[in-house]
Amino acid sequence: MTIKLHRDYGQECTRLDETKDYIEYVLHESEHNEKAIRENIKEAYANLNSLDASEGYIALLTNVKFFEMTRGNIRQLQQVKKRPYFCRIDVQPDDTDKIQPLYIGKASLFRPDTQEPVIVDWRSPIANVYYEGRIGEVSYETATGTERAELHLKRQYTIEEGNLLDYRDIDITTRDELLQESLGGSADSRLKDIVSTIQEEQNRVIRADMHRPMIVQGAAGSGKTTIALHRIAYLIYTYGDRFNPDQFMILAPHQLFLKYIADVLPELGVEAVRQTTYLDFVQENIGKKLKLTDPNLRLFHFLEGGDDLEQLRFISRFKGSATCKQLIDRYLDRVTLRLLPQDNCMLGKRVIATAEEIAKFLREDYVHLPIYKRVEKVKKILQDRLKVKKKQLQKDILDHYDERLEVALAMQNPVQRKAKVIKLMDDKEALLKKMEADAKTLVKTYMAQFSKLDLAAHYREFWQDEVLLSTAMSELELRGVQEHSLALLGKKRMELEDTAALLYLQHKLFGLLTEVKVRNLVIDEAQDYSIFQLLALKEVLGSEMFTILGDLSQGIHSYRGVESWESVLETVFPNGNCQFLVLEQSYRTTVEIMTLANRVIVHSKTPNLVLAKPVVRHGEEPKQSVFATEQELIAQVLADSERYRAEGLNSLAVIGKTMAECKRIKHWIDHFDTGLSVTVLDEKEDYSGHDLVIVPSYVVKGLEFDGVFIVNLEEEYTTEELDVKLLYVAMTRPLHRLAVYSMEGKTQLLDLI
Ligand SMILES: Nc1ncnc2c1ncn2[C@@H]1O[C@H](COP(=O)(O)OP(=O)(O)OP(=O)(O)O)[C@@H](O)[C@H]1O
Repeated sequence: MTIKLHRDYGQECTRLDETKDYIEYVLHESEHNEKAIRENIKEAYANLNSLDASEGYIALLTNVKFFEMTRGNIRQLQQVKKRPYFCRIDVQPDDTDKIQPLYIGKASLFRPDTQEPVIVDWRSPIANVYYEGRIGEVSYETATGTERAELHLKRQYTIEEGNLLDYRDIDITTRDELLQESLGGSADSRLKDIVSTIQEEQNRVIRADMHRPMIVQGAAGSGKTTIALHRIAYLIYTYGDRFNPDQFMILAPHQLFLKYIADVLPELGVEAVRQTTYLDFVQENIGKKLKLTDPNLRLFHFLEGGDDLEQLRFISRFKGSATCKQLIDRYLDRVTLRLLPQDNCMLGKRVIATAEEIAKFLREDYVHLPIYKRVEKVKKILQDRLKVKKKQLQKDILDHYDERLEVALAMQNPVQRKAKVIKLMDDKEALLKKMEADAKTLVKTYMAQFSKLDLAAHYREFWQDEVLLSTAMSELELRGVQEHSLALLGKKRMELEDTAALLYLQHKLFGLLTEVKVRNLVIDEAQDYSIFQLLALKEVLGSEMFTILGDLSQGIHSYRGVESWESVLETVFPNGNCQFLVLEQSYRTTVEIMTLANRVIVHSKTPNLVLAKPVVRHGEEPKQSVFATEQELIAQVLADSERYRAEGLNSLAVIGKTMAECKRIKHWIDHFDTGLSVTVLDEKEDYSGHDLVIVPSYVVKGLEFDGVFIVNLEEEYTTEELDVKLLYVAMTRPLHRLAVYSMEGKTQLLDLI
């Protein structure tokens, strides 16, 4: 039936028109207000000097705040005006007879006169009914408790450019239609929002309690990245009165990934949330650009094989372990011990502070501060005490000499009297001068014993501390890690594995260099984080409000990353407060592609892997072919990509195992002189605007494309654990088409699937 014949069609069209008109009206009013507020700000600036300072400042701040709010509202309404809502729910609260239709969208809009909701924000408590409720009895949580209601209708709309194209009434059984429509679409170089099709299990992650940490193990394509961003938008909406957007931060693997996700939060009306990489966060806070060895070198090393793999694995694992953190803690104790003074701080014979007192400041009273901040505190205390003591001492000297002068002045013999008085005056003068001079240098001289090393020197010292290290490891293991670390440090280099210790040491020794406001952290691709990285982040943020999302099946850096979520639960969140959720359903790719990818990941030795379950969306069978020449292989890639483009598949990627392989692929493609814009991506680039991108398998995680070619020219995926995961990651990137093209003899793992 065409929608135009539906009994409610006229009414729905009217509702949409009214909503659009009302948005236009509010926009007009807001723009008018914006102008007025702008004028107010100008005036407040002009009056800043003439008014009482605080009054003028408050007027300015208030107007700026209004201005920002109005701006924010205008931006949001501008964004939604062509699609003001995506669904309607008809609810009848338990205590009334009235059924209220509520239209849910990406903004909140009320008529101030009647308080009637025009658009209800998707993040509001009642909107939860759309995501989780079935027709009939429903309940939802609000700030004041549980509300109950009867749900009479759930209706989804397809609205484009302000026109109502379609709508359908849904419940659990028919819910998939909009989802299918959305998944059938084409990928571009940016992730998008999914507010209208959030699924129940995803909704639970988005709306989970903010105050408890949460770990989400989600299959490839289960929406981890997407829901991480939606969760931030939800939390800011729900807890906006207590938390500012700058108290939220998302950590992503690299710049390319950050560009890929950059649009989602603004699309959801959220600005000012920090989106960065772990490495950038560390560097910013230790105030140094680290000279790191390329983190992918170790990965290549594992790919290429060699005698020292076990040793390298051990080094990575050790540096990321809770044991390493414990040793650093013990080292920090030794640093504190070393600082404890032997001597009292004295001005003449007067005690400014005893050595015991200072030790107590350093080890107890200011133990909550970084070590060198404690030292600064001691300095300040000594300076303050000295000021008081100096005055007392001055007075004592004056009193002492005054007394003696009095006696001298009473002497009979004038010659002797004069000589005595002069001597006493000179002595007094000299003593006061000396006291003054001593006081001037006292604190500086005393503080000289608290010598300060910089961060790198401390880190080197840690690795040189054999007594400390030998308590934790066997002699042999100790030598390996120590030699490796000191050799690197000798070349003024470090590796990614060192950054957890550096961040932690910076925090404990000096304090972070920026004021970290972040209280709520979302970590994507968290399978690549070590326990020590997570512990260090928890410590420096002073918060446990973490949302940790990852997939162990994609743990290509498992030699340094998370081995199992249990270990994170036990070590990072040992108080048992952490929530753990599993997302099995995968939305990105077709049943055919996911089935093939699952046939790869079953060869992984990672325990307890959960296979991804694709949503039922069918597509072409993945193509697998073997070629005799590289030229033929690349010719096939180019022919297919032309066909895919003709079918409307816009984003296409060729995935090579390593950067060297990718360069070889590029070299061959250039031979064909296609006129296409083709580029090889590294972790820093943006890939919008290219016809074809070539990406190494270890860079491609997290990204997606309409069509993917996995190409094996000189390199192949073997049955080694790392190769299994790399191939799995590559295979789970396409939305619609997958082709795996290999040269003869380069199909070791592929032969098994
Ligand atoms: N509920 C949903 N409705 C529509 N699309 C969805 C939904 N959930 C996920 N998707 C889509 O599925 C794709 C995969 O999502 P996303 O990249 O967030 O998954 P992921 O779990 O982070 O994947 P990976 O671990 O493989 O990188 C995206 O295109 C996203 O828009």
